Amino acid sequence: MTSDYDEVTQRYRLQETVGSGGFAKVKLATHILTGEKVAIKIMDKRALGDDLPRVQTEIKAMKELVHQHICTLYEVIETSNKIFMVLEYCPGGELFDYIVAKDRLKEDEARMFFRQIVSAVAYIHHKGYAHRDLKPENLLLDEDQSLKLIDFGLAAKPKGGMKEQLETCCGSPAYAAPELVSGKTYIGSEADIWSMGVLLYALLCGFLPFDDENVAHLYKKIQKGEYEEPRWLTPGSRQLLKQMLQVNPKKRITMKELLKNPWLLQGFDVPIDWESKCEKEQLNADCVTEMAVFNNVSRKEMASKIKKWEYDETTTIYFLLLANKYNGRTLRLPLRT
Ligand SMILES: [NH3+]CCCOc1cc(-c2cn[nH]c2)ccc1C(=O)Nc1ccccc1
Repeated sequence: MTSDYDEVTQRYRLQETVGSGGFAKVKLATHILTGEKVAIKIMDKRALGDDLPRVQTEIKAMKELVHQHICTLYEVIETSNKIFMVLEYCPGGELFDYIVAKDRLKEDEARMFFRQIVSAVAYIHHKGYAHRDLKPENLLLDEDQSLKLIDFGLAAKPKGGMKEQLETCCGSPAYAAPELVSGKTYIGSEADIWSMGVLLYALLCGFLPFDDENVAHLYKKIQKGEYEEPRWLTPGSRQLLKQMLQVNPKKRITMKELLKNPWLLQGFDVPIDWESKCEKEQLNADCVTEMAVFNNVSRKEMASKIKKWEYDETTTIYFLLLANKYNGRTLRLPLRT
C-alpha cells in the first residue's frame, strides 16, 4: 500500500508544521537534491469537499502568476487522497504579525512595503486576474524581508476580461469594498484597489479604518466610507488614502494612476516596477545550462523539457536555481555520482 507521502518524502525531507488553516496545513521541508528550503501546503481531498475547486483555482492562478512579489509555486504532487503544493520558503512570517509587533510602521517602511504590494497586484491585474482577498495575513516576508503575496484561492480571471462584473461576495469583510458588501456586481480590480487602501491604512495606523464586531454594523461603516485620520498621517498619505477609499468605485484611483502617485514615488523617484523579473516565457540561460549538464542532455533538450512547465521536479529545480541567481547565492547541482 503506497502511502500518500511516498512520492513527496522521496524528494523532500519534511520538517515542522508552521501553519494550519481551514483545510490545509503547511510544513517546512528541504529539497533533498539541492538542500534548498521550501514550504509544502498539504491538503486532504476528502476534507476539502466543496473547497476542492478553490484549490484548483489557486493552483491554476499560481502557475500563471510568476513574479518577484508573489510566492512561487514550484511543484504540485497529487496522490489518491492528498494534494501537495511545494511553495517558496517565506520565513519572515506574515505582514500582519510584523505590523502588530511594531504597533504601526513609519511612513518610509510602510511605503517600501506598499510599493511591493502594488507591484504584485499591478502584475496580476495585467495578467487578467483579481486577487479578491488582499489582507496582511496573505502577505508573507521572505528571508530578505521582501513581501510575497499568497492565497489565490479566491482569485478571479473573468473570461470577459477585467471589466467583467463579478458576483461572488468573498474575502475578509474588513478589507472588502463597499460595492462588494452591498451585494452589487463589481469589478475585481476596483475592489482590489479598495482592499489595498485598507492595507495601506493598516500599515500606517496599526489598526483598521472600518472595524466592528457586528458584521452588519461593519458593512454600514464600509458603505459610509468614513474613517479616522490619526494626527501622525502626513498630507500625502491622507490624500492617497482618500483616493483609494472612495466608496464610488468609478471615483476610486485606478492602478494606472496609483503607479505614478507622488506619495508612492517619494524617495524613490522611479515608477513602481511591476513587470515580472522571472517570466516563464524567457528562460534563464545559465539555469538551463546548469540543468543540461546535470542531466547530461543538450541545452536545447533541457530548455524544451523546462518549457513544458509540468510543475514536477524539473520545474522545482529551475525555479530554485533562478531564485539563487536573483539573490546572489550560487546553487550548484551536485554532479550525478
Ligand atoms: N504564518 C505562515 C505559516 C505558513 O507559512 C508559509 C505559507 C506559505 C503559503 C501558503 N499558501 N501559499 C503559500 C508559503 C511559505 C510559508 C513559510 O515558508 N512559512 C514559514 C517558514 C519558516 C518559518 C515559519 C514560517
